[in-house]
Amino acid sequence: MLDSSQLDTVSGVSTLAHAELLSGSQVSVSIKRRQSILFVTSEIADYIKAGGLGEVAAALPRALRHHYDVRILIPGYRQVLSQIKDLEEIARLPASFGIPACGLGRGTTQDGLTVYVLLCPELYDRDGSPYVDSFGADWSDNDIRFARLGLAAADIACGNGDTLWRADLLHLNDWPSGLASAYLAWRGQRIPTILTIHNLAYQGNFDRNRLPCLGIPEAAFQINGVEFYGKLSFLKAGIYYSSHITTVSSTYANEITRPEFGCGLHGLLRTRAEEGRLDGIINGIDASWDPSTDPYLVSRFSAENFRGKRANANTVRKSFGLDLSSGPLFAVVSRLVHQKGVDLAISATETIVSQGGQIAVIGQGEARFEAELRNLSSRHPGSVGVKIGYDEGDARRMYAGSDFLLMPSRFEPCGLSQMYAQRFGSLPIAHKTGGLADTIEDGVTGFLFGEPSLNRFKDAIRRGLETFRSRSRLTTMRRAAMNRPHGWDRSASRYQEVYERACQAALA
Ligand SMILES: Nc1ncnc2c1ncn2[C@@H]1O[C@H](COP(=O)(O)OP(=O)(O)O[C@H]2O[C@H](CO)[C@@H](O)[C@H](O)[C@H]2O)[C@@H](O)[C@H]1O
Repeated sequence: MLDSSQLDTVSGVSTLAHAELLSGSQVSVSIKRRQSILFVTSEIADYIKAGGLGEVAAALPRALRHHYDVRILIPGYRQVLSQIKDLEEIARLPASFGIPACGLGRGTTQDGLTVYVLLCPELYDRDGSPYVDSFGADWSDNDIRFARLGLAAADIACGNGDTLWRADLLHLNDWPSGLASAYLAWRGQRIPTILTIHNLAYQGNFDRNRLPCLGIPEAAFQINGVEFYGKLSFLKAGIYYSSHITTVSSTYANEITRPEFGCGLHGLLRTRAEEGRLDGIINGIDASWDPSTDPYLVSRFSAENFRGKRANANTVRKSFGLDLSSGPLFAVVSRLVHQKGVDLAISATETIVSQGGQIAVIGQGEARFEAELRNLSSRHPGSVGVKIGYDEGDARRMYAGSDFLLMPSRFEPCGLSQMYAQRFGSLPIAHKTGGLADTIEDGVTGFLFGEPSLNRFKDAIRRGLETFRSRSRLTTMRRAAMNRPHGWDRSASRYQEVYERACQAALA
């Protein structure tokens, strides 16, 4: 006797078929399959990365793959098409309203994760980042580009993409995939959906006249739907229609239910929290962040013996045009945007340089910050070195060589840089907010300050400088920071719990 597919949500396993043979002695055979998760992302560090989401999208599915059949869905940007070697087109997804038809490709990452790729050259095959052109302006067709992603996610989840596969659960990330849960809801499909918010400040808001073109019912343009202060919001749609919301730290999960951090969405988020449908799960960092093995470093080291830090510091000094020095080296590795408090870091320069410190900065972003930083470096030759751009090797050597990382973010959903810095023995000096509050222990693994003002920030820098002058204290803090666990295991278990709850709720 064969049963149809039944969901055993407790073990992350679906019972595909249950066979019972009743002939004298009773034999029971279960053929089980792992639950299938479609992880939808607009960037993944394997191929293209604009920020922290790309790193999480590369790490989290890998942390979950032992428990689930996790597959990635990503737009077919130029950088994706050129790097997946075994990509084959397996289906055509039809046009819908103003959203063009596209091919669905399937390929694998180097370590064997299945990746679905949207083959739609008119939307994705261009120079620039996933979101902006080479001048930093949003792509004017971002609504269509990411509605295409959301619609494809809904189709694939229902088995209308890869005929051999469908998803038990959709895991969406940030506004670019937010519409997927709405498309499912409008079709009456009850597939559980998780939306992870990596940054509430990016919302994907568009003019309401785009509704027909995106296949959004007029009736959904209201407070209980996709409407957000007269605009259509992809992120609001994701929050409203998804079964469960997560964000990337407990403190941020709490902060975004308040007006100061809620970017206008705090009311809905507070409701979700009260319903038990909002969780904070801290990000991890992957195993490549290990100073004893990192191939980018000029000298490797560990918590037991970190003499190798000095060689990395000297390399950083040289490559950033800084004088040779035995004073403290401060690093900034950041997108240059208001969120990150770049202006505070610039204003604190005098305090650092006047005490014999040096600062190395790598970043790119808003033109005004890039210009101010260049200016700063020419005013402090030998003490402030700036590179405008993005370079993984430089970043890793900076974490390894610096004594302190400056991270005065105004808000920070999780933050990865402060975890990398700690792992590499550089003490973060950071605003006590979001994931920074959750991953840095003040006076033990770094320095936290309570409000994002220049005076409080300078106080924390002074505490850092005092610690630098006491070798034994510096050593104790460095060791504590380097030994702090920041791996993905615990976070992956939390995601499992959320998946299970969402699947159970969908069955209820
Ligand atoms: N110029 C440069 N050269 C080399 N490397 C650079 C660089 N500028 C930045 N990086 C790297 O980019 C990453 C930035 O990650 P963050 O998490 O700190 O920020 P982001 O704001 O992009 O992510 C958002 O999503 C992530 C993921 O959830 C959240 O942690 C975060 O709080 C949220 O704002 C770090 O790995 C950093 O080393």
